[in-house]
Amino acid sequence: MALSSNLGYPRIGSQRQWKKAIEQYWAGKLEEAELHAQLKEIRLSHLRKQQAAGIDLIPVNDFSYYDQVLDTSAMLGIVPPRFSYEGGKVSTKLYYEIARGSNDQPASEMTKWFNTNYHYIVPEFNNITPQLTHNAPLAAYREAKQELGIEGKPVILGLFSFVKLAKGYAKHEQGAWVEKLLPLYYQVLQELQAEGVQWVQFDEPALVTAFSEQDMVQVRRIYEALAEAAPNVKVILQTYFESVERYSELIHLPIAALGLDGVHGWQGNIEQLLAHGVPANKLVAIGLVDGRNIWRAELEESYTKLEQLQKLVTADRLIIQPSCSLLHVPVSVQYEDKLPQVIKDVLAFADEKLTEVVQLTNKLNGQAESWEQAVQAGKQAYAAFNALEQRNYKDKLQQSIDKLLQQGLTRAASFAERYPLQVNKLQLPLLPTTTIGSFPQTKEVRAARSRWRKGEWTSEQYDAFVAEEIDRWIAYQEQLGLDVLVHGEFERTDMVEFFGEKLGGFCFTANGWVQSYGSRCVKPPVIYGDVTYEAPMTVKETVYAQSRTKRPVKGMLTGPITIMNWSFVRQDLSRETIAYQLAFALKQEVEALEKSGISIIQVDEPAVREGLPLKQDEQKPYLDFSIRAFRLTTCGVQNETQIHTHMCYCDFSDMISSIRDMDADVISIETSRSHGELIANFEQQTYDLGIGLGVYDIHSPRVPAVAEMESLIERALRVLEPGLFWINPDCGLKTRQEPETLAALKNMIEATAAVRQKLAQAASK
Ligand SMILES: CN1c2c(nc(N)[nH]c2=O)NC[C@@H]1CNc1ccc(C(=O)N[C@@H](CCC(=O)N[C@@H](CCC(=O)N[C@@H](CCC(=O)O)C(=O)O)C(=O)O)C(=O)O)cc1
Ligand SMILES: N[C@@H](CCS)C(=O)O
Ligand SMILES: [Zn+2]
Repeated sequence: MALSSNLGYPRIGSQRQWKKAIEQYWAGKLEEAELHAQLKEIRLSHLRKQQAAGIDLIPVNDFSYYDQVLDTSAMLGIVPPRFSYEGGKVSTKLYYEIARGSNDQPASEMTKWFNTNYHYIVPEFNNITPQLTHNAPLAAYREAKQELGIEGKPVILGLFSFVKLAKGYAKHEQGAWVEKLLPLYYQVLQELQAEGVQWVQFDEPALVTAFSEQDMVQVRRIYEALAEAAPNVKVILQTYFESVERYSELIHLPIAALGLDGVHGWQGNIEQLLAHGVPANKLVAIGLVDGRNIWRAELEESYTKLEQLQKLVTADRLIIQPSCSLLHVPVSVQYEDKLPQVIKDVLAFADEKLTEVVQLTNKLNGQAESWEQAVQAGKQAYAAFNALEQRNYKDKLQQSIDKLLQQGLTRAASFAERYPLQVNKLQLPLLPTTTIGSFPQTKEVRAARSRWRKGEWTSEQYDAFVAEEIDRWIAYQEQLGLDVLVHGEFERTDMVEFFGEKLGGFCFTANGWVQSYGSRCVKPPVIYGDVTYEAPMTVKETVYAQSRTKRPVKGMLTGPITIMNWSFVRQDLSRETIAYQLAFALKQEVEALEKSGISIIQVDEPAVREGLPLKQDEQKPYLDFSIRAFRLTTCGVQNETQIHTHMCYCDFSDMISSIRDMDADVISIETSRSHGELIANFEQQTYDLGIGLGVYDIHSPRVPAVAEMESLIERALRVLEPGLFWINPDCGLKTRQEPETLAALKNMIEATAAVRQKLAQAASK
């Protein structure tokens, strides 16, 4: 019999109970014991749901208090030495300090989990002697068994991927780190075997990215040692997000099953399976239900894949599962009561995806009673959905887009010619100071929006509230002495959701939350149809803010690639086509802002790097169309209009030249959480456009000292041209509280003044 399995369940809870409990604990409103009790209840309810859905292999240890990579570091005693820690189990307080910073110590770096909008906490290996602090998978297994009688499948971040994701060691030390940590993994697995655990899932997503012969030696070493540690445990070596590299070698490791993504990378995986076969003693765990998108599975299509696989592996050697952890999709469609039925009928979130996994498994096992009905229902749903008018504007839109693409997408003048014109028009000083766009989305701001949405406030009341917030923050910015101001984004729920709500072709879930980092969640909009520009989206608030000050106010838009990458997108058009549709709509907004007298327009593209395909041969085409989409959005403005962009929380070192090709007059990039590592890249490659490297981490409540920022600025000015350098925080300030925001900005301005003075002194010598 084939088995059904799940790789991980969303931890946030159907009503974001998880987020709320954790944030209450942080705010000192929930005792630690109560936090543990509430999170345990959430965890158990998720196990019950998966049991009720009929999943055979239910994951345990996929739950987390913040992030699964941080959990692994905590289990292995990898605590940065700047925090006080004397060994043993990492306390809840310390765990959160590593993630969020303490009063006097910066947090660990946070970066994107492969090509997703989920952020993990980067393990820091410098000066660490690892130790097994507790066996977390064992505790999770025991809990599921004792409380619910569930024979869970512990999920463990594989040692190879864990080391690859960490920092604080030289490349040649990678093998030594594998050796240092292997005994701890060995012990974890031995203890699981002693407990009678049958299946263990080792997540090794790094195996879908290119890895060397030397890496393969380490992978072999790890899985041979683990097989020796626990010969009775059936190890699933799990990959996802793309087709696996070196299938022919991995399949011969001493593992029970190889887990492959059967959606993203199906082609690459099936080609390797066909070319190399599957040894008779191995199982294939195949991810046929898309864990990265929210569309209902087309069951017959997925089943065709199973038929192909059955030519290589008998059904009893197949495990059917989602393509990756369901962490990346919302919990359940059942809470969506506002969506048009025709759209709701083609959606599947985590719970519905589990049903699809079970339907496919049952069909394979010859238990097909409800199969035909499910297939027919799906076909009818898609037929109605495809007939929607908004899904059928694409040809007309493409004609307009093609015309623009053929025009070449270049600004009227080169950067060297237009930048002095802009500086002159805007009267900018040396090292202009600015922020990234958002100011604190306080409880009051959220509550105001909630009242308006519920109809308790009229639109006039809500608009007046937003205007007051803009007034207050324009005044603060003037008092602080910032050079380029922003309106603060108070009217926006989220930088992507807000635009989606105003463009045609999008629809919105009421409760489709997905974890982005820590307790922060996003509600990705759904691009279900062709994207159309309906009316100005940001002009009212931007023009209002500009009317309150003589200093320039930057217009603030989210770029086409970021809107696309942070939305759930339709599957019948290429991402390139969707990106151009978005760019074409945003171009109209850029022009509306410019016509209204706004002289600086920022088009944020923080998600460009995150969306970079994991396979090298797909990267250039992606970057090419991303650059074209950005230029399509921005290239039509006057020479005097300054275009900014912003990027954050990714490693941009490998795409500096693509960033250059976007031809934005100024880019602000997050740098400080990685302690200035990006700066070093500019020693190797020049950047000759305007640039601001973030001078302080905005994800921590900690207020950085003037001297700290001064030294970051000076470090940057050793490699970047002062005449092109801007001063700004790492990212938007929406997640911060007001007092710390004002205090940090005050210090940033003081640091800038000090550096300006030193530059002036140096120039006068
Ligand atoms: C900049 N980043 C972003 C990413 N992705 C995005 N889609 N958006 C981003 O800004 N990725 C990379 C980075 C870092 N990631 C994030 C992700 C999420 C947040 C964040 O602050 N999230 C908020 C939720 C934001 C939101 O939509 N808020 C709604 C209110 C929703 C709500 O909770 N309502 C309450 C009622 C309100 C009340 O009465 O008080 C409820 O329903 O119970 C809004 O503003 O209207 C979060 O809190 O998780 C930041 C960076
Ligand atoms: N303008 C946005 C960018 C975040 S990446 C903000 O300031 O929040
Ligand atoms: Zn940002």
